[in-house]
Amino acid sequence: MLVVRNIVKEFRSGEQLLKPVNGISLSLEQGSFASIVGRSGSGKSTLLAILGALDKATSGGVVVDNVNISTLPDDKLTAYRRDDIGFVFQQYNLMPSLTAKENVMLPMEFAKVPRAERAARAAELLNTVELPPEVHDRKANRLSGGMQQRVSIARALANRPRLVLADEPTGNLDEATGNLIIELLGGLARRQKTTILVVTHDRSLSERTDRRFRLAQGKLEEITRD
Ligand SMILES: Nc1ncnc2c1ncn2[C@@H]1O[C@H](COP(=O)(O)OP(=O)(O)OP(=O)(O)O)[C@@H](O)[C@H]1O
Repeated sequence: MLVVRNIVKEFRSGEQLLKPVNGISLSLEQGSFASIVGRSGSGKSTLLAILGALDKATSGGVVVDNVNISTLPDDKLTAYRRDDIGFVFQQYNLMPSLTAKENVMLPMEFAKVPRAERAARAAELLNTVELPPEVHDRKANRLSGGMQQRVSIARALANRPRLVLADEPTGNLDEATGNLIIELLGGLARRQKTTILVVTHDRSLSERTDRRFRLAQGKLEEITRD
């Protein structure tokens, strides 16, 4: 469902030409649970931004379900980001004064999901991510980090995307909570056939995913054994 063909991303920094992504190809089946591990500054966020159409590659193509997003006009790209991709961030990025349920309903409003459907769908998603029902109506800033990340995963799933991109989703969590979040993401990939790609600097986390890649010197290689 995701095919990345030889993408390159260049940044000019004074006299220097940086290429944090320098000829990367990747192919993931629908329902894959995959991770990209790399050191700080290796280009993980740059690559994820290109896959999520938040940034454009200097060259190369990204094809999602047979649509080449590298050549889509801006209005179609906005729709792609809204409808086909879910983002999960290290800092959760929830609206602090909205409740858990309201945070999950927000992307549905942008996608014009009928009002009557939103609350029921949000509650169902919060149940899927195992957020206890008694905190569904609690403000996001009064939830623990692990709970906030569950809400952010439910929000990422709000418009039933085919691809979820997660940037260091356990970076702010203790190990036990981080492991629960990774199990949750893996379960979503396997049961709901959502393709999930996690980027992380944490090797032990990447070992819990089904396909693992390493990003270094602008190149991606699949890790097939330890
Ligand atoms: N907009 C930009 N302009 C210039 N250089 C950039 C830009 N964005 C990223 N870079 C450079 O590209 C390289 C890769 O950055 P990137 O943020 O993708 O790495 P990362 O692996 O996600 O790092 P971290 O784990 O610290 O977030 C770095 O050298 C960074 O300084």
